[in-house]
Amino acid sequence: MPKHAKSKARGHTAAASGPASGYRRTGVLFNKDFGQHILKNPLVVTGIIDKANIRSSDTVLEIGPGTGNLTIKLLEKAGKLIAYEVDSRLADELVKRVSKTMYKSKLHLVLGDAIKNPLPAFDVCVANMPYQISSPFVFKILKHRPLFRCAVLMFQREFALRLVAKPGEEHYCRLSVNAQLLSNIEHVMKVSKNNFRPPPKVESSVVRIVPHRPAPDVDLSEFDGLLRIAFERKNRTLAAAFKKKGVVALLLQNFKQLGGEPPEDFKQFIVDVLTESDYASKRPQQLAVADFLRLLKAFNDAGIHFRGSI
Ligand SMILES: C[S@@+](CC[C@H](N)C(=O)[O-])C[C@H]1O[C@@H](n2cnc3c(N)ncnc32)[C@H](O)[C@@H]1O
Repeated sequence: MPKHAKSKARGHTAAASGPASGYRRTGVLFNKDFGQHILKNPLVVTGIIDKANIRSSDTVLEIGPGTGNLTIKLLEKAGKLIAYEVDSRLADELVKRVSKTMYKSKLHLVLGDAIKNPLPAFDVCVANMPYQISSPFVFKILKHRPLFRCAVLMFQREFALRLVAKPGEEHYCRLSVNAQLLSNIEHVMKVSKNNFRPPPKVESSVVRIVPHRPAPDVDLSEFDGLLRIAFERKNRTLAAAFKKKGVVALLLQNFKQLGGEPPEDFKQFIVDVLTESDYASKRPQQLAVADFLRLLKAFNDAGIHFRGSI
């Protein structure tokens, strides 16, 4: 059994081991602060694994193996499994469980936080996610290089619906656009609360994420800066959103910092870019990823850049 990778040499921070709270199973108290909701339905486990199409040569990344219900099945399929677990008590349980199987040499368990620590190269990622790290984790893997083949992840239902939402749909938002800029995302299945122990307060869903290849050639922080302004209020037209005092001031400051000589009526200059590109009277929910890319290019061509926050 590979040792827990605790070493500072690999840049890993110390993992938390308590305080324990909540729900007891096999001597371990589940800690709600770490989003510990164990997947107890084997049919859901099989559904997730099938969707990941794991090959015997694959390196699989799992976040939060917990007591190992998914892990054991992943080990059967993968060439190698790298699992990050933040709670040393669950890591110990997992080591005990896996050491009784023929797959123990395939497991590389990292005791540490999946957000704070660097990730290895991997082909496929599978996880019943701790929901509190959903957003940072999705963007961490989508920006990770080399690109992976696919990720099959369980999220809170609301978050999953926002990831997959298309223009005009209720859940379409900044998260949808940022995630779909970088990947294709498909809703795989709904999973109700009673499939977990202890049951979470919210419903869950599994999604499958396939990164776009090649990755789009765009400054992600500028793209997100534009979306922050556009989506600040969903029902407002883009002209109204970009005419706000704080927005005009920020864009003017960026313009000057980049050495531009600003036109006298800078607010009108911004509105002109929106009007000329035909987006002034549109609302953010109507625009697809390609529209936002086009709008960003129109702004950038006019010397307007999105840096800093309003
Ligand atoms: C929803 S449980 C999933 C447990 C197990 N995979 C299952 O499906 O039964 C989430 C797991 O993630 C772990 N966890 C929470 N935050 C984490 C983090 N930042 N990095 C790594 N693991 C984390 C928890 O300790 C827990 O084991």
